[in-house]
Amino acid sequence: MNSDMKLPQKLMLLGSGELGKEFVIAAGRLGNYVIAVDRYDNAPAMQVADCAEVISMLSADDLERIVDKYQPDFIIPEIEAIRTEKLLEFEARGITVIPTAAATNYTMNRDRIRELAHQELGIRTAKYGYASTLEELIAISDEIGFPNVIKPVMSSSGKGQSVVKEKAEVEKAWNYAIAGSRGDTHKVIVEEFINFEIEITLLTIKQWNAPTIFCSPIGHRQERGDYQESWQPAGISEQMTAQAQEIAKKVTDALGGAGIFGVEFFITKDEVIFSELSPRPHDTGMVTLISQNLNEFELHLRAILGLPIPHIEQLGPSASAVILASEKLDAIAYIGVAEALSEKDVDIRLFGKPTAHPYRRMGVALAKGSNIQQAREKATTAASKVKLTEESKLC
Ligand SMILES: Nc1ncnc2c1ncn2[C@@H]1O[C@H](COP(=O)(O)OP(=O)(O)OP(=O)(O)O)[C@@H](O)[C@H]1O
Ligand SMILES: NCC(=O)N[C@@H]1O[C@H](COP(=O)([O-])[O-])[C@@H](O)[C@H]1O
Ligand SMILES: [Mg+2]
Repeated sequence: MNSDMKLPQKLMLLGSGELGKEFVIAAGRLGNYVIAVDRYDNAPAMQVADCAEVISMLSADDLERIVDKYQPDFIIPEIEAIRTEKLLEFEARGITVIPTAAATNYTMNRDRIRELAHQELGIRTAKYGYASTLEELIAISDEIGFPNVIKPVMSSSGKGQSVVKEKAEVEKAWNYAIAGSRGDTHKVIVEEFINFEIEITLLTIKQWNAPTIFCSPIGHRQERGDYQESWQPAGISEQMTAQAQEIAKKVTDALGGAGIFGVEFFITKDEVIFSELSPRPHDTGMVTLISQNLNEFELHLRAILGLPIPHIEQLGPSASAVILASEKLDAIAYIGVAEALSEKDVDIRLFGKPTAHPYRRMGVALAKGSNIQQAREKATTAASKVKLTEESKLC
C-alpha cells in the first residue's frame, strides 16, 4: 500500500449502523467520499455519508450492481452478514477489501475463525462443538457438559444465544438459535461456559507498512450476549495484557490486511482465553470516543489509508453505557438528554436509528471519572436519563 496515498479516497461501507456512522464522520473529516450501504433506508451512517444504497448485502447481484455503479477504492465491511465470496471477486479485480476479503470470509461465521484460532494456531478457547439438528445438539451438549452456551454460527450482538443449564433446556435453545440466525445457515456452536472474572476487548491495529499496535484493554459487561457497559483501562495485569496482545497478534497476522480488530478474551484467575474477534471497530470500543486521543474509528481509517499513528494516548478512567429501546416505535424522539449532559465530562451519542424495538441499541453515554467506578456510574446514570418516546415523523 502506497504510504503517501492521495486523498480523497472512495470508500464503500457495507453496513451503516452506529459503528459505521462514527467511521464515516472520521473519514469525512479527512475529506474522503463515502457510500453507506445497508438493508434499510436512513440507517445511521447514511445520515452522514455522501451517498446511500439500500440493498441485501447477502445478494451477490446487489453487491455487483453497486460496486459497478460507484467503483470504490476500498470496500469496508461493518457487519458480518455479507456475501463474502463476492468480496473475494472484488479484491481480485483490484479493490482493496478491509482487512482482506479472506479475513471477512473467516470471521463471517463463528466456526471458521474458531477453527483458525484453535486448530491451526493452537490458541486456547472454550471447549466447543457444532450441531446442525436438534439431535446432534443434544448429543454435543452432553459431551461439552452444563452449563454451556449455544449460539447460531452466524449472528452477532447475542442474537439467538442462550446459556443452557441443563439438558431439558436444549430444545428451547435450539429453537431460539435458529430464529436468531442470520443468513442461510442452520448450524449452531455449543461452548463450554467460562466462569470468567472479567472479559475484555483488545483493540488491535494492523497496519500496511508499520508494526501492529494495541489500545489499552477495554473491560465490558454483557447481558443477553449483548454489550451493556464498557470501560478503559480494564484493570488487568501487565502480564495478562501481554498474553492477550501475543494472541491478538497471532490471529490478526494469520488474517492479514490492515484495519482495527476488536479481539475478545475471557480473563479467568489465571488464564487468558480467546473468544472471537471483529475485523472492524467493536461496539465495546465506543468508549474510545471519550477515552483516547484517537478513537477506534479514526484508528481504523488511518490504518486503512496507510496514514501514520504516531501515538495512542489513553486519557484516564472512562466508560460507556448503552441506551436501549424498551418497546417498538416507528418514529422516535428522545427526552432527558439535557439532564444527562448536565454532569461534567459526560457526553451522549444518539445514533438516529429510524425505528426501535425492545433491546435495540439506540445510543450510548460516555463519561470520564477520577476512577473506573466513578466513570461507570456517570455513564450508566447518564444513559438511564435518556428515554425514547413516540414522535410524529420529522419528514
Ligand atoms: N463460552 C462462554 N462462556 C461464558 N460467557 C460467554 C461464552 N460465550 C459468550 N459468552 C457471553 O456472551 C457474550 C456474547 O458472546 P459472543 O461475543 O460470542 O457473541 P456475539 O453475538 O458475537 O456478540 P458481539 O457481536 O456483540 O461481539 C460474551 O461477550 C460473553 O459475555
Ligand atoms: N456487535 C455488533 C454491533 O454492535 N454492530 C453494530 O450494530 C449495528 C446493527 O444495529 P441494529 O441491529 O440495531 O440494526 C451494525 O451496523 C453495527 O454498527
Ligand atoms: Mg462478541
